[in-house]
Amino acid sequence: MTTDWRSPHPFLLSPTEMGRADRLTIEGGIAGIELMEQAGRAVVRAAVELVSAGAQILILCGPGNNGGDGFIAARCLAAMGYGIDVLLISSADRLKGDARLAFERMGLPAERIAEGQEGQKRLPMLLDSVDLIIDGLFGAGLDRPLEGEIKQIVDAVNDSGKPVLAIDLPSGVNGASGQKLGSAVRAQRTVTFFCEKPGHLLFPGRELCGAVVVAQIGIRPDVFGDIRPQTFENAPALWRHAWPMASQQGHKYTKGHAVVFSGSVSSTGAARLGAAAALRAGAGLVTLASPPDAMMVNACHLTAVMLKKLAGEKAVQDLLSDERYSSVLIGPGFGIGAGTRSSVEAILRASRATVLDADALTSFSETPEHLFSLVKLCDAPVVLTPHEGEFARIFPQVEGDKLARARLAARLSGATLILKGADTVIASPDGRAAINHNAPPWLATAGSGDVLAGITTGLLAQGVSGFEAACQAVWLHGEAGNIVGPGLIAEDLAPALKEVLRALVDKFGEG
Ligand SMILES: NC(=O)C1=CN([C@@H]2O[C@H](COP(=O)(O)OP(=O)(O)OC[C@H]3O[C@@H](n4cnc5c(N)ncnc54)[C@H](O)[C@@H]3O)[C@@H](O)[C@H]2O)[C@@H](O)CC1
Ligand SMILES: [K+]
Repeated sequence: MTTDWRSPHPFLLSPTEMGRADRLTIEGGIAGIELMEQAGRAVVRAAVELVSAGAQILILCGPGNNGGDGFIAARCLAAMGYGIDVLLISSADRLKGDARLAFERMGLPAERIAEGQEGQKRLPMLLDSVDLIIDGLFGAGLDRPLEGEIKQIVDAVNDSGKPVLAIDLPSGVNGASGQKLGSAVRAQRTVTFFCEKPGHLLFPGRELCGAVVVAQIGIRPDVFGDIRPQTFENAPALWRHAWPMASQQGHKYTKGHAVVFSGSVSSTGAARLGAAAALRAGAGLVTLASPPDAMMVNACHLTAVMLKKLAGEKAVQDLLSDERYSSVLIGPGFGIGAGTRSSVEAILRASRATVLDADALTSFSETPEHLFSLVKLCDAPVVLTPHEGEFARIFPQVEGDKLARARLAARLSGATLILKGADTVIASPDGRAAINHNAPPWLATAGSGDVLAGITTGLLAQGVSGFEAACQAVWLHGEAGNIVGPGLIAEDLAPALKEVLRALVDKFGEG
């Protein structure tokens, strides 16, 4: 999926919140069956794009409203001349509410409907002859793993190799977490309603959905005001208000001064990648603070980034006594151990906007609580940027799906968290969380994380707050990765930011 950064709102609703959106709409005077009619028609629009006229379509329907959408689609597609078979996993007698109404309205001849065990028997033959399968087994109401006969149906669908259009979510995918419960349908396309759910963006759900289409079915955006979603798609609509626009009268000193701590002579590259990225991200000045033994190697590689020698026990305190340093990055290539812990302590005690990455995180594997207490002492935003391995080391007690873990870790630590991966989650201690989805696979390469940490530091230097800076940085990093394309190495990213920033600033300028 590519980023649509013009998306008007960045909200993602959990299945529970989506249920609330439905209820608020129904209370507002739109009947549930009318929403279901609209949902069914949206499925029809997606289906006709996937098959040619008169194609054979098998519609799998579960016991709830997801199946109800399937019945509506069955009626409309049959009326359009498609060959329709409907397979209900349970008996039609057990249908309730709008799903029952939709079933009664369907009007298909009895021989085109198979229920329960009978459906199981007919499935292999039906799968053989279909051009498209529509999956209306379970959507938002999935509440347990797929097992037994239902699992067998789903596995047979996947094994058939036939294209699948999923209604709302591929059955078996949890809409809140993207996790697969037992087994899950692998869809080519998924039509969801009103807005996306976290499960569409988090892996493995993202992959199982195929292309996601969001259809409007009559739910008004006002419901967001009642629901107050705390989960977002990481897109410019989320953080545009916090973008550090350059002022005509500004100069380099009004754009902040970032400090990046370099490792010793044999591991300086990571910090330089971070420093270059901080500068590209708009920091007015960037200083690389280098141990004495690494001065020469750093000096040989720097031009616009400044260099400062850091020596002696109180070096960090002394450096940060200069209030002009507005943000700090420590960790890339810095080394693991007591020295790193005391540098981190000195930085956080100096209350400077700080990014703690790589070795700065691993150094606290044995004493994460100490790190969290230092973060809470710091009077400025702190951003932690762990990958899954680092996360497990400093949050060993935090379990669950990725979104829940990132949220809990942010709350525990008091820091904004960037939990990295193909579906990076950014979480704030105040409960907000964003899921990123613009990162190409070739971004997973040596040094890429150092660049991300550097971009975040550059934005913090300009006074952007923690959560917004983290979201902006992750998005910029992904876009830069897309511009560079396959074959990317970390050095390519900072130069590519120029193009990303140009497009973004032009767009923001247009309003
Ligand atoms: N008015 C509404 O609420 C609307 C709902 N819509 C559709 O309704 C769906 C949600 O409907 P529901 O809340 O009825 O939920 P679902 O239709 O997703 O499923 C709920 C049913 O499945 C059963 N179930 C859950 N997990 C199971 C498992 N692993 N094995 C066996 N049975 C399982 C539950 O016991 C329940 O009977 C949405 O995904 C969407 O497709 C749309 O029609 C739009 C309007
Ligand atoms: K489904």
